[in-house]
Amino acid sequence: MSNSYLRVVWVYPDLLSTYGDRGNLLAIAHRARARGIEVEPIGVRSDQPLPYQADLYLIGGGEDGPQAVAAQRLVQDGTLRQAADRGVPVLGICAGYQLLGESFVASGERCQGLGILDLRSDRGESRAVGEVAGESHPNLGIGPITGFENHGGRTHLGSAVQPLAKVTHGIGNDGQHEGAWAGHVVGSYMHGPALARNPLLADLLISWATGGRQLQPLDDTWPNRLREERLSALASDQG
Ligand SMILES: NC(=O)CC[C@H](N)C(=O)O
Repeated sequence: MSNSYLRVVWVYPDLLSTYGDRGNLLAIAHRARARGIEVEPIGVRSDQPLPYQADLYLIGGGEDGPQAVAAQRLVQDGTLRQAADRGVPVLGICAGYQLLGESFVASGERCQGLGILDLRSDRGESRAVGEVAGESHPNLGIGPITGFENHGGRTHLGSAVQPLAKVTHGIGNDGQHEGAWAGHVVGSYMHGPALARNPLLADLLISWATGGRQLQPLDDTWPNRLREERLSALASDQG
């Protein structure tokens, strides 16, 4: 890792990339380059080994079948677990979030996860589909979160992780909390894509990936308009 050059791995786009999750890679690249940080995006298909030398790993969502295959290959590959243990930042969305945990249920079977985050997922009684919003954990400094969710899983957090947010709209993990984080690893049910709708979360990952570099603020007029529009639509729904 150099402070002004980021190798960003987009994990298994052939299996895990739903609802515009690749936008997370674009948001990271855009926001890093705007700070003079060069970005090398590296898409790694599921039949290739994950590179060990990387500064950030991004994982998207997926349907149950591809999710189970992706988890099996990532467990066998071993690199992601080692990278997370070394403090390399990881963002997992939806299926990519569930597989960072100890285990999850896909197509009726309990599957082994990577055990990077202390959590387990099972199935809910109904599918969670629609907007999700919440008050993020105060230590993260990323403001209210906003996203779109579409999942059948429910996630139960252990004591070694913190929730990413307290849910104000939608379901997230269980109707109370959304997502989880520990160290430099973040998991969330937010599609949208998450980092376009939550630019301060993108900046947090860039800052972690560059060894704590201070990032100058960007002109976020357009992302903020999107956020305001999405969050106020929810407020008027509830009113
Ligand atoms: N959108 C997703 O990634 C879905 C994840 C998982 N297959 C579930 O339904 O819970």
